[in-house]
Amino acid sequence: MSFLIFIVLIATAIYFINQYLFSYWSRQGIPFKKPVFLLGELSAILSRNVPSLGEFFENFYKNYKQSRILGIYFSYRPTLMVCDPILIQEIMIKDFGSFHDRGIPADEEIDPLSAHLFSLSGQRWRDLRVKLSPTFTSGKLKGMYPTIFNCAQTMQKYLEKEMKNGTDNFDTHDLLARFTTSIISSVAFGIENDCINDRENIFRKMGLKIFDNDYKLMIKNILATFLPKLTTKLRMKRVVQEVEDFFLSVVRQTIEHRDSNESYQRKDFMQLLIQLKNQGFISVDKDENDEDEVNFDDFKSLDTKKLTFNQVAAQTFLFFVAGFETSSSTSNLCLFELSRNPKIQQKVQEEIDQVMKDADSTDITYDMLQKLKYLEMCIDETLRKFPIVPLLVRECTKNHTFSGTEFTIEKGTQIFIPCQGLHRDPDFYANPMEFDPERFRDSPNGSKNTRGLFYLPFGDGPRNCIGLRMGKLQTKIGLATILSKFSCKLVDESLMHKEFEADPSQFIIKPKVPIVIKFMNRK
Ligand code: HEM
Repeated sequence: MSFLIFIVLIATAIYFINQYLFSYWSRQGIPFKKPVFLLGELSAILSRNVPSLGEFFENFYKNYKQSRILGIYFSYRPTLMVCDPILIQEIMIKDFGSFHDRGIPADEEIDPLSAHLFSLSGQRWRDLRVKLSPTFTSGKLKGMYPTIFNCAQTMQKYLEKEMKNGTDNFDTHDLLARFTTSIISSVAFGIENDCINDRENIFRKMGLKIFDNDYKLMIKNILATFLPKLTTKLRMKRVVQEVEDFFLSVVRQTIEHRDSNESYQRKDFMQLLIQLKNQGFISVDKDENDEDEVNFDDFKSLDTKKLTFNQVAAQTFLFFVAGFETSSSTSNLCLFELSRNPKIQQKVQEEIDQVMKDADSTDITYDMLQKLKYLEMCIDETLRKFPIVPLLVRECTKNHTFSGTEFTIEKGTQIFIPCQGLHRDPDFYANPMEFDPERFRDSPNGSKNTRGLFYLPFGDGPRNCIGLRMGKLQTKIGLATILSKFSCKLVDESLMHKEFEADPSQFIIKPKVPIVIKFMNRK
């Protein structure tokens, strides 16, 4: 009998604790979605009962956008979904000082490669961001262009060879991922890599391991995103040991090689990171006209603390991870839409032909790429329909009351911004599932609406994507190289009129089943 009373008491206590923890949003006076016992929204995600992460949050956006903000729970962790473009602007730009972090765990002791720009917080993030900003100016990218162009030439020759041998169907995601892996590994590690011809290349293998849809890795990523404090408490390692060993060893060998050859000069990320390790800042080359792009006043107040070896390795690892899959997915989905829309594809090709004719050049130079405005509009429209990173994350770093509202949120609150929902909202984009590059002809956000932020493929504000220019550059050169020589058609014609299914195990937008495209030689 006493055991039964004990059980009843425990059950009652659990019930009331659960009720209390799940009353957080009602106590804050913020509209909320009723949570599922114990797990909240995690129950759907962990049971893989969701189409894809992007669509999961897009559905939230559609159902709750009228309330402007929505309180949800991941287990007992309250998270605020912000759907209103004006409030999003407040978070990302206007009151950035209260939202500068992502709240993602970075513990160098457990994961030596985790202390990178994406996950660092506060002053450590700011100092590093200012130090790394000169890495991505157009002057620096121009310096890296010969390496990038070489990779494009290798891809072109590879395709010509394959076509001659009778292969004309390509899994373009894999092809373009091998292309961007070649670029990133060359410019980030200074190692000339040919992942295009060599499918077994170690960098490609590591890339596949990082984006593997292994269940264990997926759970770790889910926990780190939705319950970051738990991940830290459990001292959970997120980078697979084999990947960590590989990156630490490659970075060590590269640094040793360059340190022992002082005359060695290469215009790549690694060289810039080595400057940060040896002198604490990046030197501005006199011949580079970068001053208009980086605010060098920031450097006056900046400590010149040198980067440690692990910090160099972590940034290199991040450039690799953030750099290849995002750009190859963008290029792949752009090629997919161009294959579905032959007239738009033809217009892109005519533009490329014209620019090459005007320059009287068969090679696509850096300056010629800047003239491919219509191709750029197609890339912008691809990223509207398919924001490769469909959800942005911030953490509130100071108690904050949103302007013109009664809504106050506490320091430590996790914030989600559902880009995919915003990008497909008919209030901003008529017929949102239609691929229409013309939206971007005279509008940087593809819409007539100018209130607040709702076009966010690279995020926005001081914590936006630092590699934006690099991402666009490799996407553009890859597509221009292919489309100058070949026309593209979908092998599975049923995809002409239906949307592909996104892979539910990935945080980024990626088709569940590879898209196969038939290449045809242009006259
Ligand atoms: C088409 C390609 C790319 C897309 C769509 C993309 C998208 C994004 C997005 C959405 C974010 C988060 C921004 C925010 O929270 O406001 C981000 C952050 C970041 N991206 Fe990219 N990215 C691309 C290419 C690249 C490349 C090529 C690199 C580096 C080589 C890179 C490095 C980074 C880094 C380091 C951050 C973290 C910045 C910080 O926290 O200060 N990205 N990217």
